[in-house]
Amino acid sequence: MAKKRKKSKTSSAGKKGFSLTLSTQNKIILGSLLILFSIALFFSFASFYFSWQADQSLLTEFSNRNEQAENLLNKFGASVSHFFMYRGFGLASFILPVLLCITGLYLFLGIDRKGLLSKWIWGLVFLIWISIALGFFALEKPLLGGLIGYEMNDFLQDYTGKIGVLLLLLFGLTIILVRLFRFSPQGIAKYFRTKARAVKKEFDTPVTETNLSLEPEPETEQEIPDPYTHKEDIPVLESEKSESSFLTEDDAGSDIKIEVETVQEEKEETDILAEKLVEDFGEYDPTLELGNYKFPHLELLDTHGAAGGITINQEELEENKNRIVNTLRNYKIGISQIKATIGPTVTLYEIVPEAGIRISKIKNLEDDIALSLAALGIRIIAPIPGKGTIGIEVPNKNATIVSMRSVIASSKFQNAEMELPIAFGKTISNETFVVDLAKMPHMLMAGATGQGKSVGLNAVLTSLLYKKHPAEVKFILVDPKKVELTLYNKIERHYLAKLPDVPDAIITDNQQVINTLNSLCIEMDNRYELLKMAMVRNIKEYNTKFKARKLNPNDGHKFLPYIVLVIDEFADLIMSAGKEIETPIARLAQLARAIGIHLVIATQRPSVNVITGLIKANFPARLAFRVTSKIDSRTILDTQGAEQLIGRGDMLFTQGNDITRLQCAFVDTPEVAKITEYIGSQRAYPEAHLLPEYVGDESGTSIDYAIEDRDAMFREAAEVIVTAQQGSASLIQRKLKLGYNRAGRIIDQLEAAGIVGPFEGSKARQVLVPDMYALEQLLNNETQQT
Ligand SMILES: Nc1ncnc2c1ncn2[C@@H]1O[C@H](COP(=O)(O)OP(=O)(O)OP(=O)(O)O)[C@@H](O)[C@H]1O
Repeated sequence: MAKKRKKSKTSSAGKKGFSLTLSTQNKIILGSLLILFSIALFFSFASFYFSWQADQSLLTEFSNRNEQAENLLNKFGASVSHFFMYRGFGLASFILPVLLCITGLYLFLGIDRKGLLSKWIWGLVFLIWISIALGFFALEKPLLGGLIGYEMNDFLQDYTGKIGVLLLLLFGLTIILVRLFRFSPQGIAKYFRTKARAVKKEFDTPVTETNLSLEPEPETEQEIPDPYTHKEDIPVLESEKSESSFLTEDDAGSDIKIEVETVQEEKEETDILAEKLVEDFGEYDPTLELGNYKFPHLELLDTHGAAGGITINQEELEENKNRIVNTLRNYKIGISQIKATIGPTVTLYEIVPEAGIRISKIKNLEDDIALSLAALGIRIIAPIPGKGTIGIEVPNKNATIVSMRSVIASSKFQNAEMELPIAFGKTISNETFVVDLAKMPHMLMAGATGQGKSVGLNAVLTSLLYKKHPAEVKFILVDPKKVELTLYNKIERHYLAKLPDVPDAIITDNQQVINTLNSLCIEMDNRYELLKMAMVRNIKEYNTKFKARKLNPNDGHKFLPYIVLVIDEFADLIMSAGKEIETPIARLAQLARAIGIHLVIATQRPSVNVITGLIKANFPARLAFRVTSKIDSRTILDTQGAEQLIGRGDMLFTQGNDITRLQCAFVDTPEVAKITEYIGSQRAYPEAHLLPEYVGDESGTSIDYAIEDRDAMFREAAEVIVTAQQGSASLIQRKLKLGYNRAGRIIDQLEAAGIVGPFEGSKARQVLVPDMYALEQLLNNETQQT
């Protein structure tokens, strides 16, 4: 608690320094500075009128302390006034101290700054108008219009002559009168009419005795109050009064301006408090604890020899075009048009077939075209959605590597206003492809071995490292191969999340994965609870509200970072732990989108028993590198095509409908090492982000089954197991005719007693007691000890 308090203190203190919204004290200080400065300017300008000729020679002697100017503010006044009045706008410069003074008053008195901008705009318009107008007299009196006024006037005169300038000024004046003072001919006419009527009325009113008489009015004229209603006592409401007079003035209605007062919504107590807190301390900044954190720079990434971009090989283009045209002609398919778009690894030839050609005919020729072009990885898209052409993708002879550096440096990524932007690589038309992981919201990645999955995962992680502060995103990395993601160990205390009391943040063990997934489910439930309390629908709204200090940390509210769970070799996990992994993953995938937990899962084997229907349904974003069969392609993308890719980062991405072919950005292990090194060497949080504790069924329970809590059939079951030397619950079920649950409980108790070993997935447990004699001894020892 003490720690927490300290933390919030430091954060608020630091916040003051960085905040763009001024605190009340700062407003008062700045306001008074502006007011005093405007007064100084005013006096300088005013005295400049009388002393400018005398002070002219001093302008170059500013640093000379012996020289004194006649200006009321001495050399400072003389210089500033010379700048604004002589070289600037002349007499109109007086508008500047007025504007500064108004701004100062706004700040000093804490007035809402809404109307200030328009005051400045109109002030500057006046300034220019007046200085141009006075520019006419600049030759005789240079101080009237100033140099700028004279120059502007002169410039306009060169093109329009004196009369033209006068007309332009008149036009400017009209704009000012109409826009600022809302002048209209009807308004002026009406003004004079009402004035005339008022004067006439004055003359027409007969002079009555009462309004001339000096005597007090007779009492009888007073209305006697109604003894029951006390009507006379009830004062007429101000608004009622004015309303009645408003209504009786029949024809003056249109020129009376109606002032609409917008009703401010009543603020809740918490809002007022939050506003006060924001005013005093500024918005909550989650990045403040690592305020000096520096994002990795581009130099850490390699260009991979692709700095020059794609080189077009004209010969290859021509050759491929001729082959496509000839092959199609052999099958009596005429082409009316052909166009090529060159990408980093493939070139797309878009063809428009002659009228009457069936599309399916071209699609069936995929293999023949591949044969004639002597190239692998030809993909035919017939037709290209939304274009009305047929696409033939042909791999380039010399593929260009798309470096991670080029996509990170692209303005598309740098300017991406996304929650979790990921720069995957480049499209076939060489455009950088950036997507938001938060919108996906989960992604499934598949590809045969060596086709670029690990590079793809690194691209995802690198993109986020280049864009997100450690306070904003946390990764949970699952790496059963134990080698792919080890490098990220260095950023454990910056970016990783883990279970408490677990030594390694990068998870390599199955049981650990199960525990982490279940812990994430608890985190998800906790976050939903927080969202419910804050009455918001998603993490973005929650964090915005938290930053605006509308959620009290004492109620358990905290800034919620995004959590990205990355699993490499998912098939391996599913094979060994099955439902135990599938169930929490499906639960997370179904529910976690709103609370900022996103899953990125990669697998080598996209078979249906790995990517089950339940998982697939919840992963709308799919990414396929080259796979070995059409069936695998269908499992991952719901369509074929991924088996035709050329490997080395060539991939297909879909987020529902369209499939996009991309070249994955390449980031090599040394680059990742450099980035993690760079981040890891900076000041970090005291420990990795901790997930809620989860006590697994298997790990916790096995130990403490008290002897008296044991099942009545415990001894018989132990004998069955030891005799058969097979530790399975189904054996106990069969032999002792027990239900599944009871048999399962007995097995747990046998494990606690040290008779069988721990759970080993689908295999039977190991029996730790060799024979009946040893069992007898073990059980006797137990009873003696108690
Ligand atoms: N985007 C890419 N651009 C260029 N080359 C790439 C790209 N992606 C991968 N490669 C090449 O392919 C090799 C294998 O890539 P990677 O290690 O990512 O494959 P993988 O699918 O993870 O394999 P495995 O499943 O065996 O781990 C890399 O070492 C690299 O040479």
